Amino acid sequence: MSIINLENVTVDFKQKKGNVVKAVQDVDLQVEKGDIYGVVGFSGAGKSTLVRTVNLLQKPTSGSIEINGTQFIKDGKQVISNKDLQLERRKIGMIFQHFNLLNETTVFDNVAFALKHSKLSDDELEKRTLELLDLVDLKDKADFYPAELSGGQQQRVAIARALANKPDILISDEATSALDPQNTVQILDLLKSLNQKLRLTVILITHEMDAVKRICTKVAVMEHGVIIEKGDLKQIFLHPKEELTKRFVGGSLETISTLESLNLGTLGDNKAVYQLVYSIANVTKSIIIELYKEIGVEASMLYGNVELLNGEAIGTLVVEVKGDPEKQKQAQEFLNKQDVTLTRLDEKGRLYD
Ligand SMILES: Nc1ncnc2c1ncn2[C@@H]1O[C@H](COP(=O)(O)OP(=O)(O)OP(=O)(O)O)[C@@H](O)[C@H]1O
Repeated sequence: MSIINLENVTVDFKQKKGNVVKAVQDVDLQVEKGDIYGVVGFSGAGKSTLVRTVNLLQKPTSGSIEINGTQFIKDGKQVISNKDLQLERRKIGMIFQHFNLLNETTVFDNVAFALKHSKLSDDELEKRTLELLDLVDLKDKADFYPAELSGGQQQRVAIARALANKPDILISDEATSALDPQNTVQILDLLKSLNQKLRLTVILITHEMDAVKRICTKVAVMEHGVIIEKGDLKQIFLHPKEELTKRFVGGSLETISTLESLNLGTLGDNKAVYQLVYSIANVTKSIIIELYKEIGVEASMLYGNVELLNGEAIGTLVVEVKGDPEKQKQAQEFLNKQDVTLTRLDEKGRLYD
């Protein structure tokens, strides 16, 4: 059973002039326990609105929501009492771009504040708070104020606070967007280790595909309130179907700017550009040399990159292949037989029609 089950969830915002913003449209999303599920899309795609329905910070206009085996919403109607909802919400931690810490209180009190509803004695509360700070490696900063910490450290305090009530789910809403690259990586790696150590299910909302690539196991791509593609990260990365997904995942943004700067001229029957994406572990031979040996066509490399996808090395190559249509066909057949995802591109790096 999925820990998060959203069915046909729609969120409409009615505006004063009678217009309706369809922020989320008919979304189905199932998240399994232990997933780190990335929700990626450009600004305004509906990511935050969708994920806020998980703890009903945003009530959906229609659809059904079941979290951790408890039905919150059935066919658009709330079926959980407000009192129970309050308890269930404690099992869903949340962190945000701007940390949302209390600036007038110490790091210790920021975290302890989240335990104010608990029946812990003062000693137990102190012990638990220090444990939480230890979990994010900030025990030595307990008496500091948020303003005395770096952005990355402030986000770690926010994570400790979000974990205070031992949640099963942690929602990260653009939590690394305000951080520099080094702190971003630290926070992402911390989320991954908490996921493994505590079997915490994480939803990572972001517009940065690099964050998804670093730690996510699954990904959903959102555009105009709709999930246009979702699934296992590697599967989506190696076989993206939608144009936007290709732009997000395939290293394609860099590919596009590289191709634009090369001014390749018109491509056609006798000159083609292909993007090859593959798992390095599965493809050990040099594809370009094999292509020459097997088919007798020369391919020149225009772009090459290797990056880690949730720890696995994935290569992207863009090659120009010259040859008559028969040779092009043979080259395509040869490449398709290798363990690579082959996409033909036009001179601007878009899909070739
Ligand atoms: N409370 C609201 N009232 C009216 N419209 C809203 C409200 N919240 C969000 N919207 C609209 O819903 C759409 C989706 O917004 P949302 O914040 O969910 O997108 P997002 O993908 O999270 O973008 P960002 O990364 O910029 O936050 C946008 O058009 C936004 O203007």
